[in-house]
Amino acid sequence: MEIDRAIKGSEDTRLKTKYDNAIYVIQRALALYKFEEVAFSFNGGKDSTVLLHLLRAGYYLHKKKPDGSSGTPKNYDEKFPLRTIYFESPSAFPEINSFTYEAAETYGLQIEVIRLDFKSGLESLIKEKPTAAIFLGTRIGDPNAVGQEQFSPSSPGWPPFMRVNPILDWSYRDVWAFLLTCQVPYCSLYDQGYTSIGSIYDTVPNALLCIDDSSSSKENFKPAYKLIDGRLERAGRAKKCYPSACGDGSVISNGLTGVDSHQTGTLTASIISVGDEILFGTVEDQVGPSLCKKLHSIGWAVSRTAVVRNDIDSVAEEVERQKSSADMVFLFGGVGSLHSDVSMAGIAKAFGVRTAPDEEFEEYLRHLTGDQCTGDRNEMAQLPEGITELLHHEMLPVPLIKCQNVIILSATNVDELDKQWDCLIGSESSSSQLKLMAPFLSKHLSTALADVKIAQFVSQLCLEFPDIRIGCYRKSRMGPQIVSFVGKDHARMELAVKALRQKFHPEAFSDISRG
Ligand SMILES: Cc1cc2nc3c(=O)[nH]c(=O)nc-3n(C[C@H](O)[C@H](O)[C@H](O)COP(=O)(O)O)c2cc1C
Ligand SMILES: Nc1ncnc2c1ncn2[C@@H]1O[C@H](COP(=O)(O)OP(=O)(O)OP(=O)(O)O)[C@@H](O)[C@H]1O
Ligand SMILES: [Mg+2]
Repeated sequence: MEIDRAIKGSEDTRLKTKYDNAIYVIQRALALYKFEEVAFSFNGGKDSTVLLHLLRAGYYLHKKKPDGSSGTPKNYDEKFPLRTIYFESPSAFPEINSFTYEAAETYGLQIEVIRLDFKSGLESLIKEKPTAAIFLGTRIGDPNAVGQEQFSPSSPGWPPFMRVNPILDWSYRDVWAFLLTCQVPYCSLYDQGYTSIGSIYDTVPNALLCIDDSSSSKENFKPAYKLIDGRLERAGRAKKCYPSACGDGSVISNGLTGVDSHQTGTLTASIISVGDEILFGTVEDQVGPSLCKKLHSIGWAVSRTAVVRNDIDSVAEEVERQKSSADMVFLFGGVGSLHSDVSMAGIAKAFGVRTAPDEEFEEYLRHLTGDQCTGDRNEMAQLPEGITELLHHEMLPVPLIKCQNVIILSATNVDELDKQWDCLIGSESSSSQLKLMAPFLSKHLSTALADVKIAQFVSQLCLEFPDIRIGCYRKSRMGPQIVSFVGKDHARMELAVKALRQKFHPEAFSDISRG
């Protein structure tokens, strides 16, 4: 069987391991379910093309097994009898459509074309023909892979079947290593810079593959297999950016959070520090307060800071609460390979996913520390599966980790934080994660007036100026009261200050903003 031969003859040990695991999953599924109740969901994309050939190899090897009743299929190359479903849509690229039909012809697939949306299509499919399991080319990193395993029952609300994902743990690199090693045909769009293909309305070639050629009037792109950073494979899929972190929910073409120094409005951040030592009072947290200042300086409002114990449930509980109420959550502490380093496990629990080894991150750690870990693997490379993005920057020896809207900082002191912060906001880097918002303005007025004298009026002022944060604090019990005004609109701030001053004696408040 040519696929099996090509992989066995290759020197790529990682690809061989991935191949063996995928074949194992396929054979398990073929042993578990009746052959006529299994289907392959094929759409001509690169992942499903990989799966097509793995299934051909898996089917061949399954039949070849000593205990297989029917022996090796004779006319194997012509016949691949697995039921194949294709959801055809008018918004599919014509190249994808024709490749799907050509592949069906070449490999003798019995294609069942469905012209309904996925859910309704699967409902009617299952009504017509019992279908217990469906093979999919879903991979970790696909938005819909979160929480999935190699065998995952369909989601609640979907018709019942087992989703079988033999290439769930394959990376972008693995997919291309397989297609190129086996020299199988793939859809021509991948040679024109497309790296992941959705509909004609939401997919463009990946800008990271654009060839810089000013002499040509037309943009040219390198083939998909030239993309170095596989996590950016969906950069050509025009997707809405994280709605709340963008503020305006605007559509951006590359899926990364853009940086715009003139954004108005406010985004909120919350900060979680993980450390028993801070709670014991043994160590003073300096990273948290410094981060507050930094966020404030780029116009972000910090809505909460919390210190939690080095304990999975404490981290999970806090992350779960903050991830939905803040635009971005920053977490530091509890990151490493010691027993107390539970932050990653806590974050995974908050998102309802498991942790799994991240090969790329492991590679970075290996460069940094060599092969010093005592166990089988470096525990630090166990990251929440399917939701993790590595934020690279040339100044960072190891990328920062981001799980959806939670950024994990490895800084343990202010100097390290300064460096990581610069990388996060550095506009020249693709890792720019934080929009620079219009800065906050502040005014501080000092008064010797007693609290009871000003209390009622300040409360009233807060109601009149909900857009200005009006606070009162003192540096000592006997010292003056300081009233602070923080906001983004200069005119509104001045109006609030004037309203306070007018209510009392002209000398009652002195401006100490610059003091
Ligand atoms: C055969 C099949 C089964 C699916 N089962 C589920 C499911 O159980 N739950 C779900 O939320 N989505 C399911 N989907 C939808 C996929 O999660 C996803 O939306 C689809 O593959 C499109 O991916 P894309 O947005 O990356 O193009 C299924 C899709 C297919 C083709
Ligand atoms: N229209 C469809 N018909 C049948 N199966 C589909 C369809 N769309 C998606 N699938 C299934 O979902 C899987 C994941 O889709 P996805 O778009 O992520 O991968 P792909 O199309 O194979 O590759 P690419 O990421 O390059 O687009 C596919 O491999 C296929 O099994
Ligand atoms: Mg696709």
